[in-house]
Amino acid sequence: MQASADVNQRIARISAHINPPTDNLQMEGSSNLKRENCRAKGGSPGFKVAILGAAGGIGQPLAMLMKMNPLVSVLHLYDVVNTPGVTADISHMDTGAVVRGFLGQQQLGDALTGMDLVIIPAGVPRKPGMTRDDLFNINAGIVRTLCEGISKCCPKAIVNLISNPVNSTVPIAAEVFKNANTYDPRLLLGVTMLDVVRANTFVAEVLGLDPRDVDVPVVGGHAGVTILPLLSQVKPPCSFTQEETEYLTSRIQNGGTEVVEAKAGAGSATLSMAYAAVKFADACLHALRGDAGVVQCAFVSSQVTELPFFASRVRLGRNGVEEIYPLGPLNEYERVGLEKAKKELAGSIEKGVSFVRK
Ligand SMILES: NC(=O)C1=CN([C@@H]2O[C@H](COP(=O)(O)OP(=O)(O)OC[C@H]3O[C@@H](n4cnc5c(N)ncnc54)[C@H](O)[C@@H]3O)[C@@H](O)[C@H]2O)C=CC1
Ligand SMILES: O=C([O-])CC(=O)C(=O)O
Repeated sequence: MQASADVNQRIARISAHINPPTDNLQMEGSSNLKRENCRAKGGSPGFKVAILGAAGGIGQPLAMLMKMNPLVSVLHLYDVVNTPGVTADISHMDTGAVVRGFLGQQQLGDALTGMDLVIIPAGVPRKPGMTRDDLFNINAGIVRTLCEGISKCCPKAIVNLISNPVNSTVPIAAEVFKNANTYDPRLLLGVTMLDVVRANTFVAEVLGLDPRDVDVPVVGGHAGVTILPLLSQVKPPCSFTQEETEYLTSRIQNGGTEVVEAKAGAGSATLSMAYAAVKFADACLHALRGDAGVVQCAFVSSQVTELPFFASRVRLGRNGVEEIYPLGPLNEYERVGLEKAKKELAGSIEKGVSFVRK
C-alpha cells in the first residue's frame, strides 16, 4: 500500500511538471510545479539579482550567464514582454540560482524587493545612422520609471545601468534617487565594461598577445569621443606608434557603431555586451562578498575631473564604489582627447539632469 502511494505521489509530481498550472507561468518560470509537490529547495547561499529588460537582446544572454554564476542564489527576470518564456527556458538550467519571471509594470515591485544587485539593459537600441543620444527620448523615461521602482523597493541595491545613452541615463538615475531621498552615489554605476573588453581585444590583436593578458583603462564616458582609452597605461607596459594609437583609439571609440552597422538594422551589440555585463556584475558581487582588490572602470559620480560624473578605474567593496582612482599621467594625445571628451560629456550629463528637474 505504502509503495503504491509513493508511486502515485511521484506520478502526480511529474504530471504537474508536464502540465504546469497556467496561473503560475507568468510569475515563476522555475516553479511550474505546485509548491506542495516540490521537495525543499536547497536554496544555495548567494546574492539576489534582478535584470530589468531581461527578455531583450542583451537581457536573454545576460540572464543565461547570471544563472551560471555561483554567487547568485535568486535571479529575477523583469520585462514588459516575453518574460514567462525566457524564465521557463532559463529555469531548466541545472545551476544553483532560483529563477523567477515578472511581467509588466504591476510586477516591478515584486521583481525588485529584496535585491542586492539590479542590472538594467531595458530600452531601445540603435539602428545604423543613429547616435546613442538619439535613444534619449525613449530610454530616459524607461530608466526614470525603473529607478523610481528601485528607490521604493530596494534602495540599498547596487545598480548597474546599461541602457543608453549611459552618459545621460546615469545622471537621470541619480536625480530620481535624490528626489526619493535614497541617493547613495556609491551604489550607482554606469556600465562601460564593453569599452574595456573591446580595448583589451583590439590592443591584444595589435600586440600579438592573448586578450586575457591585456588590461586597458578606458575613461570618460560611453559614446564616441567620450570613450577615452589610455593606451599609455596599458598593462603589460608597451608602446605604440602614432599610427597604431590613432587606429586603436578610433576603433575603440567606434566599436559600438561597427556592430550596429554589421547588424544592419537588427540592433546593436548584445552578446559581447552580455559578456561584459556579467564580467562587471560578477566584480560587483565579489566586492559585495568582501573580496579585496576588485577594480574596474565604470561611469560614476566622481571628482576626478570638474564634471559630476566620469568613468575611471574604481575600487569596489561591500558598499559599492569605495575608491575612485585618479587618471594618472596622460600623454599629449590623451590630454587633447580628455578635453574633447569632457566637452561632450558636460552636455550629455546636463541633458540627463534637466530631464528629471524640468
Ligand atoms: N552600456 C553599454 O555598453 C551598452 C548599452 N546598450 C544599450 O542597452 C539597451 C538594450 O539593448 P538591447 O538589449 O539590444 O535592446 P532590445 O530591444 O533587444 O531589448 C530591450 C528590452 O527592454 C525591454 N523594455 C522596454 N521598455 C521597458 C520597460 N519600461 N521596462 C522593462 N523593460 C523594458 C524591451 O521589452 C526589450 O525586451 C539599449 O539602450 C542599448 O543601446 C547596448 C550595448 C552596449
Ligand atoms: O553602440 C551602441 O549603440 C550600443 C553600445 O553602447 C555599444 O555597443 O557600445
